[in-house]
Amino acid sequence: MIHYNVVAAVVCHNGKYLCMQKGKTKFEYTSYKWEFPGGKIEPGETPQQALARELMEEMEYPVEVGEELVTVNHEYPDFSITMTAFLCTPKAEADGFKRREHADSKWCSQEELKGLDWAAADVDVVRILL
Ligand SMILES: Nc1nc2c([nH]c(=O)n2[C@H]2C[C@H](O)[C@@H](COP(=O)(O)OP(=O)(O)OP(=O)(O)O)O2)c(=O)[nH]1
Repeated sequence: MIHYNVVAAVVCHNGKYLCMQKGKTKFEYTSYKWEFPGGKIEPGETPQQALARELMEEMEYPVEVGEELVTVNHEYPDFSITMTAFLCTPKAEADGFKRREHADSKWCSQEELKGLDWAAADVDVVRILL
């Protein structure tokens, strides 16, 4: 089965977490699910470099990549991922973000995180934030 190494940013600002909703995807089980912004690590990149690059590409959002929160492994029906989540904060010069690839976005309190329909791999990431 194809395997991807993925990084995800738990961006925290004013006590809330940035959550992004996917649009329609190739697979029904990831379509319209909520996730943390990020993506696949490319050859030669550190996880932190990949994360900063992905947030610039997807959202034009400069973030400081901080501590590693958790690494989860998940097998979807068609591929598997190892995903490491990092706590991130917007850089001082960041003036909001653009939504280039996602269907929706939301800043959520801890309580509100529970109400979203998360991608299956994210459930264990969300759990440690509660
Ligand atoms: N970014 C991100 N991806 C996640 C999360 N949860 C989860 O299952 N995934 C899955 C969805 C994707 O299949 C994969 C990440 O790939 P991606 O499509 O976002 O990566 P990418 O931007 O490098 O994509 P591409 O260039 O291959 O189109 O990991 C999450 O919280 N954030």
